[in-house]
Amino acid sequence: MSTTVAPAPATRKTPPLEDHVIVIFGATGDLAKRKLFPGLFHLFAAGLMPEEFRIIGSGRNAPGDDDDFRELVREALEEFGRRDVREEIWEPFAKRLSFTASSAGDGEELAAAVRRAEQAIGHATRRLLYLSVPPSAMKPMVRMLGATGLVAGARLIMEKPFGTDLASARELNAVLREVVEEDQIFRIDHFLGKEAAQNILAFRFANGLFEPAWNRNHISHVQIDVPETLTVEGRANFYEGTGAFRDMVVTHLFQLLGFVALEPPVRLTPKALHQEKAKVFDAMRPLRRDKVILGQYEGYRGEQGVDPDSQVETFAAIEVKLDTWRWEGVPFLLRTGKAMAEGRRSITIGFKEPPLRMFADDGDFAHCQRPNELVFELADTPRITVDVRAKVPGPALELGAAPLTLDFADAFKEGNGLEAYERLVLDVMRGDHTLFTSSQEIERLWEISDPLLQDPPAIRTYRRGSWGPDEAIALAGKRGWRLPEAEPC
Ligand SMILES: NC(=O)C1=CN([C@@H]2O[C@H](COP(=O)(O)OP(=O)(O)OC[C@H]3O[C@@H](n4cnc5c(N)ncnc54)[C@H](OP(=O)(O)O)[C@@H]3O)[C@@H](O)[C@H]2O)C=CC1
Ligand SMILES: O=C1O[C@H](COP(=O)(O)O)[C@@H](O)[C@H](O)[C@H]1O
Repeated sequence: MSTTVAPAPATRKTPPLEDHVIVIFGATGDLAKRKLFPGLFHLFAAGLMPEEFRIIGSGRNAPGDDDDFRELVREALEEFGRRDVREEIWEPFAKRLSFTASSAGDGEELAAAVRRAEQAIGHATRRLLYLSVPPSAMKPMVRMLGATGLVAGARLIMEKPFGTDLASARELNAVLREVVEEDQIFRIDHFLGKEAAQNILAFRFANGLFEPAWNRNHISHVQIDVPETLTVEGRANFYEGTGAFRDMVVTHLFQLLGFVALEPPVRLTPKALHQEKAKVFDAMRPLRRDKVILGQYEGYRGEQGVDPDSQVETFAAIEVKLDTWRWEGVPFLLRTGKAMAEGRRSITIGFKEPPLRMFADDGDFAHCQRPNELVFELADTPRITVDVRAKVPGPALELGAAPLTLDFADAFKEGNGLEAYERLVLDVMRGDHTLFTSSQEIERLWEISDPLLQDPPAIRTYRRGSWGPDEAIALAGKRGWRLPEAEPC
């Protein structure tokens, strides 16, 4: 039994954007290739870029001349993009692309290239500077942007993780304050740009149905689960300095937890949302070492660029508790890891059983006793499922599992629906901070994480292609993790 309903594509038009000169630092890196250039290309093809724009790639090492860089971008679009690279779209996009090398110690040539691009457009333009570089490079790069004047009137996107602990996050915030105003800074966490993440807010606050039940009286647990089949292939340099907890937990998983747990904001403005999210993080109890399982997949130490004695975790599962009236006693279970059995990103809201089990003796139903669950799938084509129990048609009063599914796949056909980076880069061009994170939130999350990171539990080995260490499976208790999915009844 299931029902699928696809909401109609959005038709609302947005106001025209200012013309832009965009600089991508880390333009030869993994993120730029996988997401940023394909995202910018999609925005262009969908008519969502400004009338006039230039994109300047930058990094310490040039891939060659501008044509070599364009070739690199084109290959990235062909490998990772979600639309065909048709000549009539590629040609005008490519002519707006160039590369100028820069480093923390030398940004003069880049500053000159930006000024030339602005002059070529010929009238007032907005600068967008995207720091897609490792955390260790952020502080010196920000200083360079200040020293060269590149930050003047610019909007600055800071990739995650923002620092690697509380002290470094505070230092980075302090350096930023020396060179830019707060409203110029966009601390990105791309999970908040995913359609399904925003749908948590829509579900909760645009319906009368869910919010009354959104509390400890009705919800028994929440799971935020992001297993990945990817290994750290090609990213060992970055990953050895971060690990799963800094890469995913302190960033994406905690931010999603913030959306699930926050109190209704007075309105949907950046300030109100950030305030409510910050209150959730304030209410987080210190993490218990016995409720944190860290793992490393077999063979990680043999990956190119990985220390043969590496103690870096590629897996983390933790239980978080919140000291609030709404959530007292409700465990939030978070899990993520590389080289796991499946690649999924899901948030499961597990509801309590009805007080009276009238149907409890139904033998056929006994193997699928999972209570109601509301599941947000944060896939590229998002899906929301409400698992209910219903009567199976027939002469007897037999129960079966009935998933009610909202499938957004159609909205993601060319032109409709934006992937996270597309949406967030567009928001930056509009100057909208709603889906970005604040310095207060980030510092608090490091404050919660620091004791654990300074004295982590032992790392357990897990098999590639598995669901992580056994201890992590046990962490979810008798109800278990929703993934791998229970057999339908
Ligand atoms: N890859 C992904 O899936 C995601 C990545 N991110 C974030 O994006 C950022 C970049 O990640 P990713 O692209 O994977 O990393 P990569 O290691 O693939 O690329 C990093 C880029 O930054 C440049 N770089 C490296 N070190 C320095 C330095 N010291 N100073 C200046 N530039 C430097 C490199 O170019 P050069 O050496 O020429 O300077 C390279 O182009 C990270 O903060 C990461 O957390 C966020 C979400 C997803
Ligand atoms: O930030 C990161 O996210 C990706 C996962 O993002 P997704 O949108 O593909 O789900 C993760 O693979 C990477 O390690 C991390 O840096």
